[in-house]
Amino acid sequence: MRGRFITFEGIDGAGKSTQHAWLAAHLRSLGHEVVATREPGGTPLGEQLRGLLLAEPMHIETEALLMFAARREHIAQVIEPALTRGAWVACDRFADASFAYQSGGRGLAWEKIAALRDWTLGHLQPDITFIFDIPVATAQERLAKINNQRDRFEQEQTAFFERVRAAYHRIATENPQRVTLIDATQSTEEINKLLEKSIARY
Ligand SMILES: Nc1ncnc2c1ncn2[C@@H]1O[C@H](COP(=O)(O)OP(=O)(O)OP(=O)(O)O)[C@@H](O)[C@H]1O
Ligand SMILES: Cc1cn([C@H]2C[C@H](O)[C@@H](COP(=O)(O)O)O2)c(=O)[nH]c1=O
Repeated sequence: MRGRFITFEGIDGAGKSTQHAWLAAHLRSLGHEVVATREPGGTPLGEQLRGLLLAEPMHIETEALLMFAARREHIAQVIEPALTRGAWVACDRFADASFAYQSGGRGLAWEKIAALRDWTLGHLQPDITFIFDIPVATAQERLAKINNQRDRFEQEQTAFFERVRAAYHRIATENPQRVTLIDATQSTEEINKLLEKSIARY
């Protein structure tokens, strides 16, 4: 049986990586093979592209194309083989992030991202997408408590993240069959329970 493809989305600092790690461990405890991966990244080439994308200033179309180049490699080397052998793939960000950040945040036409998605993904679609929704100020407060140096995206202004958040709302509205919008201001334990319930039907 083909595996299941779960993606985690939201603005920076929403708490999706925390839940991604928790759900991967939870699924393993149920006996599933789980491939926990991330974008941009997930392959040696993808991780190199991630280093560039998070640090180097570039034209917005270059940024979009590199996101999809990393994604194409990720699908070919990791995601498709895992799903074919029956593993669950838990991916910290996927194509929705390109709509939210490169279109919503940066202002690239939605249709251009849709064309890249159609070319790169073919029929591949996540089975379940969790969008972690949170006010920008709350996410910023969470990030401020972490001492890490901020990357090129995390350094963006509030208005950028408001546009990214609005784009995620659009994605949730347009894809009700696969997207669950989660109130990410809840405690980690409350969100754990929501995820557990959501994946039970799979
Ligand atoms: N539900 C929660 N309540 C309070 N704090 C949380 C919650 N979930 C995560 N955090 C904390 O918020 C910070 C950001 O969490 P996390 O790294 O999971 O976010 P993220 O959405 O993956 O961010 P990024 O996209 O920047 O990697 C961490 O310090 C984490 O411990
Ligand atoms: C996949 C993808 C990611 N981004 C941005 C969003 C984040 O700020 C960074 C790195 O992700 P992380 O969750 O902080 O590890 O990359 C993007 O702009 N477009 C994309 O398609």
